[in-house]
Amino acid sequence: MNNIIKSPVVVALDNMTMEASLALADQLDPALCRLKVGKELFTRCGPDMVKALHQRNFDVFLDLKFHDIPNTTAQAVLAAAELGVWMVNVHASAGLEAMSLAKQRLLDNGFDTLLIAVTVLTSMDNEALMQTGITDGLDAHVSRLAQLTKQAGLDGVVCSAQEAKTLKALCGQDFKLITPGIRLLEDNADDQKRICTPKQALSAGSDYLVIGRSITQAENPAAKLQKILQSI
Ligand SMILES: O=c1ccn([C@@H]2O[C@H](COP(=O)(O)O)[C@@H](O)[C@H]2O)c(=O)[nH]1
Repeated sequence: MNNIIKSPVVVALDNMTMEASLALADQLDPALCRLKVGKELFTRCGPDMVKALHQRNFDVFLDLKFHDIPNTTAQAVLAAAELGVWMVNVHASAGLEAMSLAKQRLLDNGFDTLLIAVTVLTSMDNEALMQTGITDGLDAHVSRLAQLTKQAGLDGVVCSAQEAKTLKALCGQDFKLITPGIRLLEDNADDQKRICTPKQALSAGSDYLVIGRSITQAENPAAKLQKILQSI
């Protein structure tokens, strides 16, 4: 892991080939951001992508959102840790047993890789959640899944910054909140429903801001990152 003091920004490398992702990484400074490899890039390029980013001294969040039976979830998390990633995640809705076993599997094998769980995707609003059969409200469901994640011994959750204040009060200051759905006022929301600006997110208690298209699709991604850092 890169130990330089750095910003809370994690840049999501989506909608790009390996070559384009590495060209973008080469424009960014590992002291100013971490990088996120998600399902698209990992499915295209595999562990070589993670290795290439590590060679460039970036911390990598492997955002594969594992959601499976306990043994499969735990083994997948272990495989991610073996790649040397900084952080990896599962879906909290995989349940207490899957999350607890995954954390235990990391500890049993000597890994201090951060393990976090997705609560409710930031692309969902209350109506979308209700369509899945969860009818007692989005905020209640996010809080319930965050508490389950804490009970399982994980390091934190992925949530919207709109829920950050409540979750810090509920789960404690040390419980990490990783928040996608971050946009400057000038940016398009795209498919994100629960959004905040970087400044609002940090004020509410977010620990890490996951930012993709706002940076990666900017004419000058490094300048856009600087603008975001200046805004906070
Ligand atoms: O609830 C979630 C969980 C993960 N994501 C991921 O974050 C980035 C956001 O990208 P933007 O381009 O800034 O919208 C993306 O990789 C998602 O897979 C999320 O958005 N919400």
